[in-house]
Amino acid sequence: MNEKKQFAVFLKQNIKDELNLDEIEGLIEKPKQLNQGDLAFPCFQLAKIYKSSPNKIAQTIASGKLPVSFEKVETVGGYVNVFLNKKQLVSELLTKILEENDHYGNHTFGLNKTIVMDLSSPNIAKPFSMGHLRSTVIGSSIAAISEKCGYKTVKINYIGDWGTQFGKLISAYLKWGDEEAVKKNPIPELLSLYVRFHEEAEQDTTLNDEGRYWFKKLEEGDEKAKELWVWFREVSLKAFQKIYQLLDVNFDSYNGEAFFNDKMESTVVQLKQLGLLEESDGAEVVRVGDDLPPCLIKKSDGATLYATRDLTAAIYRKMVYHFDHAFYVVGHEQSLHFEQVQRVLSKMNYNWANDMEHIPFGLILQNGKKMSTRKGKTVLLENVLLEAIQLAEKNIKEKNPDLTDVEEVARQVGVGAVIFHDLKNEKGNDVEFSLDQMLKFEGDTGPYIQYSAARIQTLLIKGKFNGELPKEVTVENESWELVMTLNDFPNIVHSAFKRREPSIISKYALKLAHKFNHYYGSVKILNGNEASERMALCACILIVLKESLRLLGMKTPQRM
Ligand SMILES: NC(=[NH2+])NCCC[C@H](N)C(=O)O
Repeated sequence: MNEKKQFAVFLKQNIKDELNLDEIEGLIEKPKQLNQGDLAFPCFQLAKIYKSSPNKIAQTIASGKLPVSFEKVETVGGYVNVFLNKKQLVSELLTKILEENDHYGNHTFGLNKTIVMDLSSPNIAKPFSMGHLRSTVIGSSIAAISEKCGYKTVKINYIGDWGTQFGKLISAYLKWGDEEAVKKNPIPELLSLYVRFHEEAEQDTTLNDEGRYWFKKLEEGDEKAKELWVWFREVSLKAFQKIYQLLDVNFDSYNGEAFFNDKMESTVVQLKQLGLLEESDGAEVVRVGDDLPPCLIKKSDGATLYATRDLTAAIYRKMVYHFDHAFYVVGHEQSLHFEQVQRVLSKMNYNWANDMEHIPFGLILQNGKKMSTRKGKTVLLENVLLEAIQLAEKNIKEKNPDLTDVEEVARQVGVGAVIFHDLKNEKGNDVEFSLDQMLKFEGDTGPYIQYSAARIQTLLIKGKFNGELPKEVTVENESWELVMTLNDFPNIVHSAFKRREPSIISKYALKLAHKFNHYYGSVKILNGNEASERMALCACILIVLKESLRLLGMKTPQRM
């Protein structure tokens, strides 16, 4: 339903070349008063052109053939006013939503196109940070939104499992490590080894040489180094898996940095052949323009770098998945890195480098400062999630003591609170970490939306809703606004995709939930002749709320 366009087409019948359709649409207004109709067109501009009175012109224009979505047209004070055929519009939209169900709001413009998403990507032997949580939930949501627009997505968890830090970790483990302790409590134990290495290296600089020595061994495929690395990787992935299970996210591939070890040489050779590699202080670099520092490809000791792996990974992904877009959901502190990588690929004549897109997001701050793992003081994400679930369980037991599947509902609500707390903000903003804010269940929160949806489900059961809209609808004033909001949903999905912005969905879901609760408070839904029409409206609201939550990576409990 796009009444504004239809109105413009109607007006155009009697406006020849003076204004085009877009110009007409741009002039259409929404009257403030109900008795002036739903849309209005001012004729003052045309009056000047035609040298006639605005009212006469309005009358001429209004004599065109009225489309069925309007029930009447009037001219007043130089305006053409039209009244929507609300009954028809409401019946059409609600029937459509009930029929399409979770397909409502789908688009087709992405069909037969593939988006490769680089998301989550935590570093092994380190805690899963709040930054990686952001990448995981923002990335999963953008993937779901893209799929709703027709795209096929390939979600890649580009695990940080390679780099000089593993030389340091191996050497720290060989000096001070304890197998049992690592087995029992892998990530905190490995982290403390890493932190100790950095502390002691400040006094004893030979330690850094030792770290480099072990990384070199690792790159050369030394048995002992490799065995330890494999073990660190395994225990880390197992720990991350617990978090992914709680969040209920999954990936199509876990090919991380190490996967590209044996593929980087070919990238380096290509760069050499193209004459792009230059020496700089013993290192090899590619210059990418005067406005950016050169991109480091190889260190003076021959070790490869983060950029070397990302270049190789991009080439590999294009070859394997033939992507139309490659999204990198990574914090904005890596913008320079992605700009460099993209420019190097362009210089290699890969014109698909233009299809790569860094989707940056803001930092998680603690007391206004960036959270750091170096100092060893981070909040463990798994604990945050578990705490959220516990709190949700407590809340639910108080409010609804006879609920049977409390544990599952508590998981959905607790995790939903944490996810929504992140996705309700525009992704570019920095977020202050606050457990209290994350665990809030009232106000503009995820649980508030889940609760509104559960309320509708209870209502529909109580009213024995039969799944259908009555043939004749009356369209009460209170419901019209809700219908208009439901009508927005496809546009909301489209703009969330275009702007790669899940918060467009979360803000919309909050608005819809607020409007529903207001409606619930002001209309006795199940009383009187309009009950089944109102229930159909509520069922449509439920469909759209549920689908919005799904796009954010959240569940909709039946009851809570
Ligand atoms: N293709 C990429 N570079 N993806 C992002 C990787 C993020 C990296 N592991 C980090 O934690 O900083």
